[in-house]
Order: sequence, then structure tokens, then C-alpha cells
Amino acid sequence: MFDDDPGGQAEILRRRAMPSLFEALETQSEGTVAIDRNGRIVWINAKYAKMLGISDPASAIGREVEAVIPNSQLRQVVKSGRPILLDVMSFGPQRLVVSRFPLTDDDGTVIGAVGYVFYDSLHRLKPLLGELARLEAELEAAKRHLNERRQPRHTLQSYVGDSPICLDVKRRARLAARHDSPILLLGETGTGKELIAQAIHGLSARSAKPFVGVNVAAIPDTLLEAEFFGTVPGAYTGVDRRGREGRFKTADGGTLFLDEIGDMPLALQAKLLRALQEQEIEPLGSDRPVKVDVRVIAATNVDLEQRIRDGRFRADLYYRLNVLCIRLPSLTEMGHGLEAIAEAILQEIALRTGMPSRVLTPEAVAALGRHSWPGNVRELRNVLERVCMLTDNRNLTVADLAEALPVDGSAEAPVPPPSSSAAAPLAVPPEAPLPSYDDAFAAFERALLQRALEDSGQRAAEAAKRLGISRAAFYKKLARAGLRAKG
Ligand SMILES: Nc1ncnc2c1ncn2[C@@H]1O[C@H](COP(=O)(O)OP(=O)(O)OP(=O)(O)O)[C@@H](O)[C@H]1O
Repeated sequence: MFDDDPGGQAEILRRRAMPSLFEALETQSEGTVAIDRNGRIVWINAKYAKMLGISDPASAIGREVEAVIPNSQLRQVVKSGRPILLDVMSFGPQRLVVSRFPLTDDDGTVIGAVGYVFYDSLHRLKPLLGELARLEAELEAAKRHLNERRQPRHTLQSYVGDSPICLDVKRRARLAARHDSPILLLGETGTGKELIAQAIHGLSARSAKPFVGVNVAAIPDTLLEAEFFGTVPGAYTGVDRRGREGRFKTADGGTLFLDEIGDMPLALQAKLLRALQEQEIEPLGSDRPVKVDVRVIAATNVDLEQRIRDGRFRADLYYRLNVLCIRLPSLTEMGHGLEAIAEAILQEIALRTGMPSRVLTPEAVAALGRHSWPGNVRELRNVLERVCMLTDNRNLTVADLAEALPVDGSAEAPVPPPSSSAAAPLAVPPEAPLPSYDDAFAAFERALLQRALEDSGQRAAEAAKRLGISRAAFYKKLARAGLRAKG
């Protein structure tokens, strides 16, 4: 050992270390078990046997270790010859901290393994175990939440409106649910395209499988391919290095809803067409196609045929998607549908908030009918929610609406300009020089977007909802104004 260690103290210490360590661990631990090279228990102390509910430790001798300790990893230690210094093992509702060591003979051959269980005595590990339990609970909750979100919220009954044009939408949706070909939903923002997509999925043979929605316009072009088709492990560095499941794979067996399909970059359109034709995808970084079974429902509020003429949308993809097309009417096209939708929304607000239910006076219905509703049903819902917050009146009058209804020039109703302070900071102060129209408009839009984000806790989806525009439109306006949502 050492040159100045004539008595061989170091060697004596080393020899003593093993048995002392064994004894110390045995006394400190809550249980000790040893197995032979075949995974059979050769020794178990009384404390461990008691914890396992075995009254006589001798009865465990000779049994397969997993038959006595279901999650034991001792056999792996024998196989690998390597210790597991610290691990957490579940035993019923309990979590045990365990250490496992291989046992070797004089030649270094592994002849068995010994395991120690610690729990109460390791106070220092308690916060760690607590943290682990918390993270596991969070993961479970997140998984549950994700699964719930993948189940559609809307059925065909959620689509309100009994005018002929609305009934035709429902008829076509029922028809679409019976087939498995792609569907194209056309309509302005807020006309219920996603609602109908969910309803079709719910009525189809795929209803027990996931409904996965992707807003093409909300994802930067550079990330779209990975988002759609996934990546294989190692294809990327950073967070994606382990590989990622794309939305196609997530929707396997179910329905993939592609919102704002008109905004898809041309290169990706080619890959989407291939995925639709072959029912297989190629994750990024892989050269092996993966089979998927997905029904695609695409939606857009842009004129796709015009985009084809402009060279921005592939004609072949358009024809592939346009097997069955459903056009969703705007709120103004719905005719009497507007009144029915407003009533249904008011009922739903009352149910959700516990507030008393409200009724619109005939004059208020007429005033709603005169508004142009660029945000369609989404905008109508926002207006009605605002009215319900601003007044306690059971009968909603034109005056009640006036506070919540945006002025859009088309409304002839006696709607006074908003008196709330919301508009004031956005106006040009009289002492300031007159800006150009474009500058003033850009400043107004920027302030409006910022305000919407602030009011919505920086959540872009909520901000878009409050403004009565689609998320995609909101993101585009944000980008144009050089702003970003933090949430
Ligand atoms: N006919 C309808 N009956 C009841 N609710 C409706 C109807 N149409 C739309 N809505 C409601 O309006 C809101 C917007 O609908 P949805 O998101 O389906 O519209 P969209 O056409 O997909 O909009 P975007 O193009 O902006 O994504 C949702 O709250 C939806 O439930």
C-alpha cells in the first residue's frame, strides 16, 4: 500500500470497511435482502419481512425475489454486475428509497446481490420524494387534461340555427360523418368551422379516437413540418433531440383538423398531399415512411381558387381536400338564425356563470340584425358576454347593447359611441400634430392589440376571442405591429 505503512494499516482498514459498511447499512436501513446468482432470496432480515407482511422471514428463503418484492431490480444488478446506488421503488402506496450492490467472490465473479431499503430514516430525501410525487401527480393531471382536450367539445346540437341554410349545413355534416374522405369547410372567421369539424368527428366511426386541431397560420413556417410530421430522435439538438411525435401521429385513428389551410406554405402542401394519398408520413430526419390512419378536415376563410390562380395554393391538393365541401354561412346570411343563436348564447352564459337568464327585447334583436358582424358568431358571443357583465337587467334593451356593441358604420341602431375610458387613450390628443392616416391607424391597432393582450393575461387565443377575430388573424396583426404574445 503506502511506503510508510509498515504495519499494513491501510489494508486492515480496507478489510474492515466492507463488514462495517454492511453492518451500518443493515442497522440503518429499514430492510435488507440478498439473492443468489439465480435471483432467489438467500437472506432477508426480519424488518424487511415484516414490512412485506411476511411473519416468518425463513419462509421467503429460496423464492424468486420478484415473487416476494414485485418491483425488485436485484436480478438486473446480478446480470449487469453494476450497483444501483440510489433508486426509488414503489411498494403499494409507499415509495421506498433503495440501494443495490452486486456481491462477488474472490475472483470478482458476481454471485448475487444485496439490497437495502431506506425510507423514514432518510429525512434529507423526503423533499426529493415529495417533489417526485408532486411532479408525477402533475404529469397525470396534464395527461388527463390533454385527453379531455382531444375529445371534441361540440356536437351537432351545438350548431344553433334553424333557417334553411343552417339546416343544410347540418345535413351535409351528417353526410360527411358517414364517409371517410377529406372535407373542406369554407366560411368567414367565427362561423363555426371548428365546431362543425368537431361535430363531424363526434358522429363518425372515429369518435373514440383523438380529434387534433392545428391552426396552420399560428405556427411559424419553419416549424410547421416538424409540427405536422414529427422528428426522429437525434434529428435536432436542444429540446427536440429526443424526437417529437407530429400531429398526424397524435391524430392516428382519429381526425386532424387543419384550420387556415390557405396559409400553408407550398412546400408543405406537397407533403400534405402525399400524406393524404399514401396515408403515410415521413418524420423529419428519417427516410422510413410511417403508416398513419387519419381523416383530414381542412378549413379556410380565404378564397382558395383565387390562391390557386395566384400560384399560392396547389390545385391538386385543393381537389384532394374538396371531396366534400361545406360552406358555413356568415351571421348575416343566417337570417332568423341570428335571434336563435343569440338566445342560445344567452342561455349558455346563464348556465355557465350562474347569472339569471336574459331575454332580448324585439328592438334589441333588430339592432343586432343591423350590425355587420365581421367576427360572426364569435363576435356576437363576445358582445353578449360583455352586455351580461355590464348590466343586471333581465330584459336586454337597445340601450344595454349600445355599451357593448362596436360601432361599425353599418349599424343604424341608435348606438352611441362607447363612453368607456377604453377608447380615450387611443384618440389623438388635440394639442398633438395631426398624424397621417396610416400612422394613426397603425398606432391605434398596436395599442388595441396590446390592450387586448393585457386584458387577457397575455393569452393570445383569449385576446383574439375578445376582439372577435380569429387567432390566426390576431397573430398576423401582432407580427405586423412588431408585437409578441408572452403567454
Ligand atoms: N351556428 C353556431 N351556433 C352556435 N355557436 C356557434 C355557431 N357558429 C359559431 N359558433 C361559436 O362561435 C365561436 C367560433 O366558432 P369556431 O371557432 O368554430 O369558428 P371558426 O369558423 O372555426 O373560426 P376561425 O376561422 O376564426 O377559426 C365558438 O364559440 C362557436 O361555438
